Amino acid sequence: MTVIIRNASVLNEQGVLERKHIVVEKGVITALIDGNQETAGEAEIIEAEGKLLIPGLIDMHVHLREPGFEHKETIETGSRSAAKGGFTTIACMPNTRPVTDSAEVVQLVKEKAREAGLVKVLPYAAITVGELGRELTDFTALKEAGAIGFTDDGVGVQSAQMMKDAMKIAAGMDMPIIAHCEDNSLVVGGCVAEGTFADKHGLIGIPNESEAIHVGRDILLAEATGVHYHVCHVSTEQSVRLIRQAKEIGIKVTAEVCPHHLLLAEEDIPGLDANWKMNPPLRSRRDVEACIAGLLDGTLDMIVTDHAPHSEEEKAKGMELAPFGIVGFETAFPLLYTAFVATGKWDLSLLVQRMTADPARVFRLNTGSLTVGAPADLTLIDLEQEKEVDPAAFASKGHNTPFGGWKLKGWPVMTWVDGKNVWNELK
Ligand SMILES: NC(=O)N[C@@H](CC(=O)O)C(=O)O
Ligand SMILES: [Zn+2]
Ligand SMILES: [Zn+2]
Repeated sequence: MTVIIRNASVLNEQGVLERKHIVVEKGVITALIDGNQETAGEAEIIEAEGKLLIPGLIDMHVHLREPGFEHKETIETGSRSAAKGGFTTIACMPNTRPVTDSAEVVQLVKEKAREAGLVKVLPYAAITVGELGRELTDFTALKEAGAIGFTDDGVGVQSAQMMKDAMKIAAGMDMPIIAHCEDNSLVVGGCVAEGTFADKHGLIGIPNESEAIHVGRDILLAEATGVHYHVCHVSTEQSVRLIRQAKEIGIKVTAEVCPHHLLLAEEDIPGLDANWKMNPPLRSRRDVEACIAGLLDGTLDMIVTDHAPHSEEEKAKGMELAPFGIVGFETAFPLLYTAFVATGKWDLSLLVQRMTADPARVFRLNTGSLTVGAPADLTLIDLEQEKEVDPAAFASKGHNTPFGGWKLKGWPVMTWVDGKNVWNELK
């Protein structure tokens, strides 16, 4: 069945909005017709009424919690939350139970994602068995099973030798290493960043160096091994500086940043509420500004949510005992649109590129563009509708967000994956 999305606003190559009718056949974009021309033939018509149509959002860092932590999220609920947030491709982290350190778990994740039938789910596999940092996993078997990269996200790989060995093998297989950068010897029980909030509440602060020291170490190891090295959730000025310098001299490093690290500083934390606790923690205003500058100049290649659902009981344990992490799918685009695009600070095309074409380029994905022949992974966004964030209404099982009650514009209203409608608010 042919689907025609009529009268959509589409960004052209110059980043200017144009009125188009988008024709989708057998899951693929087959034509982009000028809005003043008529469309012909039998088709299901979706009237976009001038709403923004972009390539489906891509999120290369998410936690779906299955297997093992289904009370926090499942692959199905996480996929639905992603679709609702306008995401069509997501890459899930291996810190499940069991850890995704065997071909069986990679296959299980793929199978569950297929059953859910919503978004494209790309599994990462662990670097070390059980993410324990003691021995490397079987990279060949994991790649064959469908893993798209290796990471111990949730913890840093503490041994430089272990990381170097992992990079050597990954480089030989043309696979990326994705790193959660955190030196445990510099963390010692901190739950928020060093700064005014930690001082005020007598909490141990996490220093910036705990992240940046791994970034610096790994950049040197990436230079030595030639691997594609990707830095997770960059949050410090020092990390941005190191990545910028490494890129300048041609080291194969890429990086991601989360909406919360672009929007919030530690001094914004209103009180001892664990919905403001995540890893890496909210840092200083100076770090926020450095992350924004890094995203604008391309030092940071892409935006990811680090969607990290936890149950209400777990988050109720308070700032020191609750687990790190916040949900992200259903607020990411409207948050960034409202804060940076609606205010005139960023071009809309930059925000869209960092959430679509850039992750697709870095991870060589066949999606992320609105061109004839591309898969019809599409998101329709209502830029005018203004609405408060209501965590109780999330499709995710996790309601752990610091953004509850924020008034935002730019809400995704329809999502298609390979031409199949997987979310529709307009019905
Ligand atoms: N980001 C977080 O605060 N938490 C993540 C782990 C991680 O991304 O390191 C989680 O799994 O909950
Ligand atoms: Zn992490
Ligand atoms: Zn993570």
